[in-house]
Amino acid sequence: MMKVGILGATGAVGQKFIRLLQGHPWFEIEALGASERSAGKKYKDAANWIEDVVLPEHIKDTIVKNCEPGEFSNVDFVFSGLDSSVAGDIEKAFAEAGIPVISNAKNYRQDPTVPLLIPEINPDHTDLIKTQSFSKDGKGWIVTNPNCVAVPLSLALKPLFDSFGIEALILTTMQAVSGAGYPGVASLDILGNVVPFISGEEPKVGPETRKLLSTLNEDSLSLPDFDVQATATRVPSINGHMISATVKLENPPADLEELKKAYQNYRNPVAELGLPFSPKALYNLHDNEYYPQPRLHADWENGMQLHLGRLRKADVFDVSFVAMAHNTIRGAAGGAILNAELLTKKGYLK
Ligand SMILES: NC(=O)C1=CN([C@@H]2O[C@H](COP(=O)(O)OP(=O)(O)OC[C@H]3O[C@@H](n4cnc5c(N)ncnc54)[C@H](OP(=O)(O)O)[C@@H]3O)[C@@H](O)[C@H]2O)C=CC1
Ligand SMILES: N[C@@H](CC(=O)OP(=O)(O)O)C(=O)O
Repeated sequence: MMKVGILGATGAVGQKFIRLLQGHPWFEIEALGASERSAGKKYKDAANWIEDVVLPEHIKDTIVKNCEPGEFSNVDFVFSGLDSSVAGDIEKAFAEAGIPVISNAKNYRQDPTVPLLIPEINPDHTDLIKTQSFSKDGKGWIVTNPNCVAVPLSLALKPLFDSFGIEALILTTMQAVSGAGYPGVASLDILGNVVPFISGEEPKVGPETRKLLSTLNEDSLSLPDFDVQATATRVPSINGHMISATVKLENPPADLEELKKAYQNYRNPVAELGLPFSPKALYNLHDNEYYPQPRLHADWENGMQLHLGRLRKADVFDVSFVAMAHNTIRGAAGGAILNAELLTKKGYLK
C-alpha cells in the first residue's frame, strides 16, 4: 500500500478524495492538510462534511496539518485539492521537497513541463515528468488534471480528432453547482435560474483541450491549432457538467454511422492496465434523444464514464453532440486518482 496525503482535505474536492479513497486497493490516506484555520483541529471539527455518506471513522479524529512538506514526511505522494489562490506556492514547495503532487488546481496546467493528464487520451505525456526540475534528485514533480469542462470535452473530441481532424468548435457549458465548491453560488442566484457567466472559466477551455490533444515529440508538446469558442453557464444541477458542442472537422465523415464508429472503435490506451478507477466502458453513447441527463447518469460507472448524446450531423459546421461527466469525480478527484494509478503502473510512483 502507498501512503498518500491530501492537501485541501477539508474542501469539496478534498472530501471527494477522502470518500473515493476508502477501500482503494493501492492507496491509503496517511495525512490530511488544509489552511491554518483548520490545522490542529480534528477533521470532524475542521470540515463541514458534505458527502452523502458517513464520514469514515478513522478520518473523524485525524488531526489536520498545515500544508507544509515537513508535516508530510511519511507520505509517498500527495493529492492536491487546494484553492488555486494558494496551490501554486504550496504545490511547488512539496515538489521541491521531493514529494510528488497530483493536483486538481489550475496553477501548473499550462507549464510546458507539467503533464495535463487524462489517461485515456494522453498517457504518454507522463514522460514530461523527466523534464521537470522542481527537486534536484527528480523525486518531486507535479502532474495536473484538467478543468472539469476540459475533461468531458476532450474525451468527447478525442475520437473525432483522431479520425477526422478538428478545425474549430463552438460550445456552451451547463455546469453543476458543486463545481463552485462550498458554499459556492448563492441559492438566490441559482435556484430556478441560469447564470450565463462563470468567472475565469472560458479562457481555460481552448488551451487545456489543445494541450490534451497535443503530440509529445522528444521532450516537448506540439499543439493542434483549432479554434475554440466557449460560453460557460451555471445551472441548478448538483453534479455533472453538460456541454453542447458543434465541431468543424477537417475530413467530415460520410454519415452518422461512420461518426458513431469513431467512438465505438476508439482504442482506450489504458484499458488493459487494470487501473482500479478505469470505467469498464469509457464512452456511453446514448441513442435516447432525451439523454444524457446529469441527475440520471453522472454517477454511472462510479462517476468515471463519459456520456454522449444527441450525436448528429450538424447544419452549421459538421457534427453536434451533448457530452456530460461527473465534475467532482471524473472532472476532479476521481480523475486525479486514475492519474495516480497510471503513474504507479508506469513506475513514477512507488
Ligand atoms: N469543485 C470542482 O468541481 C473542481 C475543483 N477543482 C479545483 O480544486 C481545488 C479545490 O476546489 P474546491 O474543493 O471546490 O474548493 P474549496 O473552497 O471547497 O476547498 C479549498 C481547500 O483549500 C484549503 N485552503 C484554502 N486556503 C488555504 C491555505 N492558505 N493553505 C492551505 N490550504 C488552504 C481549504 O482549507 P480550509 O477549509 O482550512 O479553508 C480547503 O481545504 C480548486 O483549485 C479548484 O479550482 C478542479 C476541478 C473541479
Ligand atoms: N470552475 C469550475 C471548477 C473549477 O474549479 O475549475 P478549475 O479546476 O479549472 O479551477 C466550475 O465552476 O465548475
